Amino acid sequence: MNNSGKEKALNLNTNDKLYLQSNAFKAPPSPKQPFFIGVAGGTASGKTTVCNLINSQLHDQRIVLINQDSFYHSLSDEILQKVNDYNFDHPDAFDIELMLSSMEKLKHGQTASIPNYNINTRKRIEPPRQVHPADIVVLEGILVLHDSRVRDLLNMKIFVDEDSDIRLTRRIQRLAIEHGRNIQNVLDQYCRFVKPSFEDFVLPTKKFADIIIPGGGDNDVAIDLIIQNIRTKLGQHDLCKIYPNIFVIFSTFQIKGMHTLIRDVGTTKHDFVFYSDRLIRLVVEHGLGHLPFTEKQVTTPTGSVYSGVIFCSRLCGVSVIRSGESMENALRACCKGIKIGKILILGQGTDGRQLIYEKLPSDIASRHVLLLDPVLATGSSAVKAISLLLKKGVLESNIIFLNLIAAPQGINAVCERFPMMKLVTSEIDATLNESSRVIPGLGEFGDRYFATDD
Ligand SMILES: O=P(O)(O)OC[C@H]1O[C@H](OP(=O)(O)OP(=O)(O)O)[C@H](O)[C@@H]1O
Ligand SMILES: O=c1cc[nH]c(=O)[nH]1
Repeated sequence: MNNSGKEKALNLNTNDKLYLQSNAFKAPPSPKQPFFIGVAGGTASGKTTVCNLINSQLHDQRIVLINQDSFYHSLSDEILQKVNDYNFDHPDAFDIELMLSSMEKLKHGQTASIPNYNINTRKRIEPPRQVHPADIVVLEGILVLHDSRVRDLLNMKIFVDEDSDIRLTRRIQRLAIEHGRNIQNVLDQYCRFVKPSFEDFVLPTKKFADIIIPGGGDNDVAIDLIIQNIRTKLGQHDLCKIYPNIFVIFSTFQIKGMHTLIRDVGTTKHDFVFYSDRLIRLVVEHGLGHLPFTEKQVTTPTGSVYSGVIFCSRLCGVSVIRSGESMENALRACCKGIKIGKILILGQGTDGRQLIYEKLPSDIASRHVLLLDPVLATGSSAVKAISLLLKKGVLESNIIFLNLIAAPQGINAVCERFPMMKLVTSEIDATLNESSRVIPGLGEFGDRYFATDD
């Protein structure tokens, strides 16, 4: 889409309906903390549709949706007797302290107990919902932008704006027609509480929003732009912004779970191998996605034409002995009959690594090379291995380095020196310790994989 199209969708003009306000999105404070999105707006404005679209379009991310309704106070039997006089649209109807503490827990990577509120009995029911930390937390509700402490925790604040007649019509449809509530009650409640509270408490929060979406969930273009923005904010480790040649595979709960297992010192050898193999397979598949392809049409058994692609065939693998050899099976499983060369580099640290042995396909210069090594620490071995490939005539842009965990120091060493090479990894770790071990890391990969540790 060109810029004028984007401007039309976002109406980047402050006089128009949907615009980016000056309080532009806050970047997540650290890659480990979830990205919090608050979606506010009047009753029946389309908030849930917006949240569901964000959820479905970011299905490859670990995402949780939390509704502000969960934090409604349980009503006592006394109040329930006069429930028609109760204002469910007033900020005091919500347990904001509990909402805030739950968000803080999630922000700090802890599990939060979110109340299960029953909208019919107007009481909380046990047990609460256990919400685990995720990459993205979407908090939806009429007043999620009302409390400044909650606003401060949000990385992106969205206000869904819809015409009040449309909102009223939807509310009648929802409560009176779908839920069988008395239409007069619905209208009375709207006039006594919903409309005045919208004007007094909900509408004034629009000014805090980074994005205002007119037409709610029907505004496909605005949703697409929001998704693109979230992906940019989320997916990128700071190093990915510096080096465009790093590709970190998208994390999911499955991937995080496998990392949790292989990093755990108590994991058995059998499980370490099993889960490393699963992760390696994902990295290999992702890496193959960076190879060139040519378009091809085939005829399917239904006689129809399918427009597809064929993979590049001039490939080879090169494993860095010995940990890199753990990645050979996955490569063979994906690329039938692939040639795999070997490089042995020995020694420790940034200066001490020496090339000891190499055996590479004689025509390697004309191939794309998938370099295999699960751990990138100081980068010393990788620099030696890549330098050898270049000496053999391999084009730097034809090298894809496949890796499980990478330390920032190794990334700097490799990506700065070889900007045309691609590095595909599954996680970027925090740092190295004084012995050049990756932190938090997973210990000695080779020893754990090949069971040579004590
Ligand atoms: O980035 P660097 O500081 O060079 O460290 C990374 C190297 O360390 C590991 O091998 P290791 O020396 O542990 O040998 P192994 O594979 O035989 O266990 C890993 O497989 C890399 O080859
Ligand atoms: O932490 C580290 C560093 C190098 N090699 C490993 O296997 N682990």
